[in-house]
Amino acid sequence: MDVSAQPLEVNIKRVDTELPLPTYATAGSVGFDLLSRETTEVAPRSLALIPSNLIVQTPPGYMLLLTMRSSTARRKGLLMPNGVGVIDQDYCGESDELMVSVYNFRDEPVTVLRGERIAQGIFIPVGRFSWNEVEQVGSARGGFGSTGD
Ligand SMILES: O=c1ccn([C@H]2C[C@H](O)[C@@H](COP(=O)(O)OP(=O)(O)OP(=O)(O)O)O2)c(=O)[nH]1
Repeated sequence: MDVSAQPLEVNIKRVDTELPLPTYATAGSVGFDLLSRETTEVAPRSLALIPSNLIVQTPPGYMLLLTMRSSTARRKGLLMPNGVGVIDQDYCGESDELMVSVYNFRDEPVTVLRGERIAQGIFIPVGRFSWNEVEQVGSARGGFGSTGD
């Protein structure tokens, strides 16, 4: 199944052109894989930034979201400490390389090799909104388990 018959073209710059452009792993993949530009050691119970080699000009009307590959926690012991990476539309200048923020939750150092795929990027349509401030709102719905287990 093709997720999109006609892909949108996106401007992209590789910091190191010896590494490949990102690819969608299967015809149905919604995320393109991000690899590490440099071999990076992440100390135990520590944070690190993994350079992805990519500067991406996200098209108007979209955002780029970064998230880990589902296999990365099991294989490498790495989580994304910010949950997901939100890449702003204007983060696309000369030094605005996409960075994958990682947390090593193991008690041993972890090495991410140059060229190793650890995360993925997903383009998501977004809107921009202006505020219309009001004094009255409707009755409360409740939340945080208000509907029961
Ligand atoms: O996982 C991430 C998250 C962010 N960024 C880049 C792109 C994003 O546009 C920029 C700023 O991110 P964010 O707004 O989440 O961070 P902040 O802590 O609010 O920093 P700033 O003050 O630079 O906005 O950092 C990444 O490369 N990877």
